[in-house]
This record gives sequence, C-alpha cells and structure tokens, in this order.
Amino acid sequence: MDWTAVKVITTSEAVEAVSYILTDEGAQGVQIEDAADFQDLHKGKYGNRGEFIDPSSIPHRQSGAAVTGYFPQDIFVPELLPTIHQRVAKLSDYGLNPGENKVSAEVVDNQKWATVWQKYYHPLRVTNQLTIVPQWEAYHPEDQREKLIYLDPGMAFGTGTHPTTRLMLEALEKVITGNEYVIDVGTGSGVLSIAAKLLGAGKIDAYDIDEVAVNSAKKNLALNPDAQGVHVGINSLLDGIHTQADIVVANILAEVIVPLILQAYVNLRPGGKFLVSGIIDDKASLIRRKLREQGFIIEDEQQMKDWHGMIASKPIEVK
Ligand SMILES: C[S@@+](CC[C@H](N)C(=O)[O-])C[C@H]1O[C@@H](n2cnc3c(N)ncnc32)[C@H](O)[C@@H]1O
Repeated sequence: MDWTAVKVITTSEAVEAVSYILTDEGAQGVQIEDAADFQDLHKGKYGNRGEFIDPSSIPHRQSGAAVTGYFPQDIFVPELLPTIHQRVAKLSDYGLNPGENKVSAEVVDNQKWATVWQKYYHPLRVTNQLTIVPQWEAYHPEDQREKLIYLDPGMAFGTGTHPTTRLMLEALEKVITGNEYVIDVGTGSGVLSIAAKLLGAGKIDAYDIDEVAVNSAKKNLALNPDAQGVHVGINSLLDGIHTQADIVVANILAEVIVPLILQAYVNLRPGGKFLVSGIIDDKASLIRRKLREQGFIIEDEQQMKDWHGMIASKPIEVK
C-alpha cells in the first residue's frame, strides 16, 4: 500500500493541534519530530545499569517541530495542502504559534504517483465550455462548445476540480473574448493557461515559484496542441515584471494575494482585469478591502464551498 506523507514544519507548542488537523483531514497516522523532546536530554542521564545515552548521536531536529501525516491513496493530497496550510495558519487565532507552516507532500513507497491518480481521475466538465480530461483517457466532446484540457497532474496543484481552480476557469470563461494578453501567476499544473488559450487568449506568460510546477505546466501544455506558445518561467509573483496585460489570473492563498494586488494593478492596462481566487471565507473581506484600496473595481464575486473568486477591473480612467 502506498501513502502520501504530508509534512508540516511548525513549532513545539503547535504539534498537538497540527496532528489533530492532519488527522481531521484524513491522515491515518502521524509522526512527530520535536526538537523540544531532546532539549532536556543530557549525555549520561539515562540508563538502568550505568549505560548512558548521548543525544547528539541520535538524529533529531535542532529547532522547531515537524508533524507528518500519512494519507491513504483514496485521498488526493495536493488539493488538500492549501486547506491544511490555512488551518495551521489559523492556529494563531487560538494563541498558538504556527511557525514556518511549510507544507509539503511526497509519495512514500515505490508506486508511481500517476497510478494513484488513475484510480479516481476521470473526464469532468468543470464549466460550460471546459472539460478536464486525464491524459490517459479517450474522450469525445459532447457538443461543439466543449473544449478539452488534457492534463497529467503529477505533483503540481491544479487538476481543475478544486473549487479555487473552478472559480478561475469560470472567470476566464466570462472575461476572455479573444486575443487577450494573459499573465497566469502561480500556474501550478498550467491548467488556467491551457484554459485561457483554448478560450481564445493571445499571448500568455505563466509563472510559478516552484520548479516542480513549472515543469509540470510545460508538460501539460505540450499535451494540448491547441494551447501552444505559452511562456512558462520561474518567478515569484510579478517581481521584476513590467508590462501591460489585459488579464492577470491568480489562484494563490490570500496571504500571497495581498502583495500581488499592487503588482497586478501596475501590470494591467487601464480596463484590464484581475481574476483572483484561493480566498478562504474569512479572508474574503480583507481581499475585497485591499482590492478597493488599490483602486480596483470588484465586478463579480462567486463562492464555491468555503472559497471565493473575484473579478476586479482597473478603471479605464486612472486617477
Ligand atoms: C493553488 S495553486 C494554483 C494552481 C493553478 N493555477 C490552479 O488554479 O489550479 C497555487 C500555485 O501558486 C504557486 N505559488 C505560491 N506562491 C507563489 C509565489 N509567491 N509566486 C508564484 N507562484 C507561487 C504554488 O507553487 C502553486 O503552484
């Protein structure tokens, strides 16, 4: 049996709460590595018959803590990671320091990740026009409007089925009329860039901070003959980008969207649109306020489960 191990880097004080979150999200077991467990151990302190233990000879964390949850194959973990990150971040509301809150996943044992996928990933019409098709499935469109996005998801986020992605697929469908210049920030699997191209966008630049995502996006774009010509590169948000796009689309956590708001504004032409999701319910008012403070007009907001997606526009007459 293969498992996906989700590791959260946190603090000693938060290990119990993080263990609870991982278990609540479906982990069947957790493992805790806590530097605090070793702080009070001194060479020679233990042993019944005079033998002693040297803690420095036992590999352990020097600071903080890591909690690893083991998830069975029937839970698709990459799309759980933002929720886990959000829930751990919220521990500060309860007076617990979440620490670094770095969340990562890896498949343990030797079965390939793709095989895990193939069990429960099947063609799915996610919007009026867009259907996600796993690369290994044969599928024929049901009608002329239907456009197919072929994906081999690998480890990058973006199967098209998560509410945050669907909100952005719907938003792209609403705003693309033809030939727009689109920037896709946090492209993950590349799903939004592929969708934008199929819907008629012109030039597309896609960026992600994570090399795994960049490689996955390139592979997925190559699977879609009608989505060629997209530039994919490593970049944090729009750092160092100076351009005038028609659309900036980003499905990233609210904390990351906040610094992107100014960057999106300056990189959009007047009248351009900022499509944004990844916004959990209790962060929606913060993002609305920050968008308005920047000068954006919020044209549309949709909610799917606990997640919000917004379409904001830069005024044509910029004051
Ligand atoms: C929730 S996923 C979205 C993937 C895909 N666009 C979708 O909608 O399904 C967020 C992506 O943003 C990337 N990311 C996180 N912080 C970033 C940053 N500062 N700059 C660029 N990309 C970032 C992550 O690596 C991840 O691939």
